[in-house]
Amino acid sequence: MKSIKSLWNFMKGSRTIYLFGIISIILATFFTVLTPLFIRTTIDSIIGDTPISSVYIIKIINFLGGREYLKEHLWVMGGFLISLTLLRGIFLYYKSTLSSKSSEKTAKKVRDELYDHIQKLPYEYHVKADTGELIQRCTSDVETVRKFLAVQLVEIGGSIFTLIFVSYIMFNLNVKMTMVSMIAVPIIFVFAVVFFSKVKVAFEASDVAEGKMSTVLQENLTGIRVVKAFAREKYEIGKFDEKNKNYKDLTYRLIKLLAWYWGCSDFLCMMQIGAVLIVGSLWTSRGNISLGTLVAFVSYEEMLLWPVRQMGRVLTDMGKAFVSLKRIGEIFSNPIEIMEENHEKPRIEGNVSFNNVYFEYEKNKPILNNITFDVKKGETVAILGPTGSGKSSLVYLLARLYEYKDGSITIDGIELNKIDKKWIRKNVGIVLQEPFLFAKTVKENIKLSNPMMDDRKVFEAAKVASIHKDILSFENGYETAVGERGVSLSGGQKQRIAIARTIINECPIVVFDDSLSAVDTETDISIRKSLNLRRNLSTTFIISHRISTVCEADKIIVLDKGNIVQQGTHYELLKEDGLYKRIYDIQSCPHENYEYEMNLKNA
Ligand SMILES: Nc1ncnc2c1ncn2[C@@H]1O[C@H](COP(=O)(O)OP(=O)(O)OP(=O)(O)O)[C@@H](O)[C@H]1O
Repeated sequence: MKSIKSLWNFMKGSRTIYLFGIISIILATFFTVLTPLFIRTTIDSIIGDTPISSVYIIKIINFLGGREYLKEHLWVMGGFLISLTLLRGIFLYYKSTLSSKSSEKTAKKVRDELYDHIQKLPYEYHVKADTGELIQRCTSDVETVRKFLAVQLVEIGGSIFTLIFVSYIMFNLNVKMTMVSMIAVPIIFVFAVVFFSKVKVAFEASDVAEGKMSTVLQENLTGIRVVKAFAREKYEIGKFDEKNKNYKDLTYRLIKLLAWYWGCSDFLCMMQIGAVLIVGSLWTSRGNISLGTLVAFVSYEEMLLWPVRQMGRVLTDMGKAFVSLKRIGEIFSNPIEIMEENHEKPRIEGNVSFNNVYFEYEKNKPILNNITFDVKKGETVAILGPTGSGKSSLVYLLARLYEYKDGSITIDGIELNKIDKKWIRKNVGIVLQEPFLFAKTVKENIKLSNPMMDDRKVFEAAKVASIHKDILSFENGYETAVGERGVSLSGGQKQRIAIARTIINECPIVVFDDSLSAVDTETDISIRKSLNLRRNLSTTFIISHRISTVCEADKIIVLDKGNIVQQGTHYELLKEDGLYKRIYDIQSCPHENYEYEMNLKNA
C-alpha cells in the first residue's frame, strides 16, 4: 500500500500523460476487437445472406454503401478492415510514446529526488553506507519501476479491457461457443500465476548473481592498482569467472524454465483453439453457428488467451517493481540532516575552546573523554596520538559532522551547536585524510567551492600548498584533467591540490587531517612555512603522526584512547617523560638528537 502511494506521488506531473496512454491502449484494443466482428459480418452477411442483428453494425454497413453495394464491391470491406488496423496502429503508437514519456518523466523524478535526498543525508549515514548498494538502488531499481510503468501497467489496462470486451462480444455472438472457448482459460491462468510465482525465485537469483558480478567488476576496476601491485590478477580473473559462470548458469536455468513454460502454455492454448475449431466446425456443419461466427471465435480465442498467459508474468514484474519501490523508499526513510538555517551565523574569528567534551559513536563506547583545551585566533594546534585515539573524531566535532554528547565546545564564546551547520562548515575548512579529486581540471578542482573565483587566487593557493610548480610542469598546466582519464597524480600531489582547494576559501579555521602524510619532509616544511605566513588569517589544526610536522605548533595535544594525556609546546613536552617523548625517540632514532635540541633550546 505504501509502495502504491509512493508510486502515485512520484507520478505527480505525469499522471495525465499516463491516463492518455491508457486511453490510447483501450482505443487500440477496441479497434483490434472490432476486426473479427466485421470479418464475420463480411462472411455471413455480405458474402452470405444472414441478416445483421446489431443496429450499430447496420449503421456502419449503410455508411459504407449498404449490403448490396458491398456485395459487388468487396474491396470496400477490405479497405474498411485495413483502416481498422491502421487506427489500431496509430493508437498503439500513442500508447507507447505516452507511456514512455510519462514513465521516463517519473523515473527522472525518482532519480532526481533520490540524488537530492542522498546529498542531504548526514555524514554519519555516508560513512556506513554501501556505495554499490546505493548506486544499484538509484539505477537498476529505478529502471525496474520505469519498465513496469512503461510496459506492464498500461498492458494491465489493455489486458483487462480486452478480456471484458472480448468476453462480452463472444457471449453476445454465442453463449455455448463461449463456454467451449473458455474451458481451458482458468487452467491456463492458474498455470501462469503458479508458474511465475515459483519462477520469481529464479528471477531474483539471477538478479542477485548479476549484482554480485557487477560488484566484483566495480571493486576490481576501482582497486586495479592494488591488484597489479600485489600481482593478484590471476586470483581476480578466477573470482570474476566464478561470478560470471554463476550468473550465466542461473540465467540459463531461468531461460530454460521460461522456454518450458511457453512450450506448455502454447500446448494448452493450442488445445483450447483446437477445441474451438473441432466443436465450431461440427456446429457449423450442423448449422448451429455460421461460418463467420466460427472465424470470429478463432480470432477472439487468440485475443483472449494472450493476456491470460501474460498475467502471471505481469504479476511477477509488478511484484519486482514493488520490491524496487520498497528499496528506494528505504533511502527516503532515512532522515536528512537538518541544517538549522535559523541558527546563529556569527562572524567567526577562530577562538576555539573545548571544555570536558565527551563523544561516542555507539552508546556507552566513549571515543573522546574530558577533552579540554583552548586555542586562540591565529594559533596552530597540532594533534598527535596513536591510530584510533580519536584525532579525526575530535575535528569532525568542530565541523559539526557529528554532535558532541556532553561538555561544551565554543567558537568565539558561542556554543558550537547553536551555530548554523552550513555556516560552520563554510568557516571550518577540512582537508580530509584521503583526498578525493573530481574528474575535472586541476583548476576546477581547486576552485570547487566557487567556480567564479579569480584565477590569481587559485595560483596563490597552489603556491601555498607547494603544488604550483608541479601543476605548471603538467602538459596542460592548470587545465590538465584529473580523475579517471586524466593525468596520474602522485598521492602527495593529490594531497597538495586538496590543501589548495581548502585554503583558497580563507576559512578562519582550517583543519589538516593527516593531510601532509604523503608529502616529503621538505615539502611539508615548505607548506607549513607558507601557512605560517598566513597565521593571522586562520586558526589551524594539524593532525599528524609525524613529530617534524607538529613540532612548530603553538600547542600540541597528545591523545591516547580518547583522552588528552599531554599538552604543551614541543619543548615542554620533550621535558616530560610521556607518550610525546616516546614517539619522538622512535622517530628521531639517535637519542643524541634530543639532547642536542635541548641544548639548542636552552642556549
Ligand atoms: N563512524 C564511526 N562509527 C563508529 N566508530 C567509529 C566511526 N569512526 C571512527 N570510529 C572509531 O572511533 C575511534 C577513533 O577513530 P578516529 O578516526 O577518530 O581515530 P584517529 O586517531 O583519527 O585514527 P587514525 O590516526 O588512524 O586516523 C576508532 O576506534 C574508530 O574505530
